[in-house]
Amino acid sequence: MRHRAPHRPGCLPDSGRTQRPMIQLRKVTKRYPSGQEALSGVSLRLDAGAMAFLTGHSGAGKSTLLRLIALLERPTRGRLVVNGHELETLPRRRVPHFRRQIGLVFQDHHLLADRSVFDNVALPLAIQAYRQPEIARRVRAALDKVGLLHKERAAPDTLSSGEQQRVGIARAVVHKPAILLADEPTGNLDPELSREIMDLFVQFNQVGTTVLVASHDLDLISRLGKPLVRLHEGRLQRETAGSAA
Ligand SMILES: Nc1ncnc2c1ncn2[C@@H]1O[C@H](COP(=O)(O)OP(=O)(O)OP(=O)(O)O)[C@@H](O)[C@H]1O
Repeated sequence: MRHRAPHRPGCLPDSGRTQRPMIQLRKVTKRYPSGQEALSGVSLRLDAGAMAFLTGHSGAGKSTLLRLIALLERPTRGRLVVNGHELETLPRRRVPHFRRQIGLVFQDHHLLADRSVFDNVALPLAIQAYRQPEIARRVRAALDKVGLLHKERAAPDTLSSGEQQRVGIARAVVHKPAILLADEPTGNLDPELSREIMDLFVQFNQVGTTVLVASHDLDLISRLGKPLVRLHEGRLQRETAGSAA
């Protein structure tokens, strides 16, 4: 029988693979220049190899929390440690290197309309000056994982919304990030496509990626049996360990 670590407040149950924290927030507060306090004293830990959903009403602070983890925003107060990096003291020159550990998926996939599917997925690698054969190998591997290898030459606007979201996911994982963050990735999709997209996140988690997905869709995420992090008006409400899927 496997012994679980005690479930400490603000600490999500680990996946059983490792106890190394991948994402840690300690009493994090984010107040925007407008005066809006989007997060208030949020403490949270997600272990390496774990997967959780972030849920809560519109305006609860889900996107803000993801943006802080990706260092797209800075906290007003509190401490964030992501994959061993203390974000407060991370030098500006180290930020691009830090961001390579993270894959980001949005509701709106922001694909470049004048580039092929292949080129869209290749973009993060081209920016990092990968060599062409390595780019081709990785892009095809990522497209294969999302079931779109046969569409590599297509223009994004010839694809369905579900396919476009898959291209967005392939682009987010092409550099093999340790952490995958997704902000309402199924917001525009019908229930069946939404299930397929969530299953993809589960598959990336199964091969070791730490995954945190913000979603309103409780019906969809409760079926997956992963822990839920609930935000209410910027405060962590409670975490629920999901039942086994
Ligand atoms: N750049 C910003 N400047 C000022 N206020 C902001 C900014 N971004 C978010 N907010 C405010 O912070 C609060 C939390 O917003 P956030 O986008 O994090 O919530 P959310 O849970 O992701 O909402 P939704 O589900 O609607 O996307 C909201 O009141 C929002 O209006």
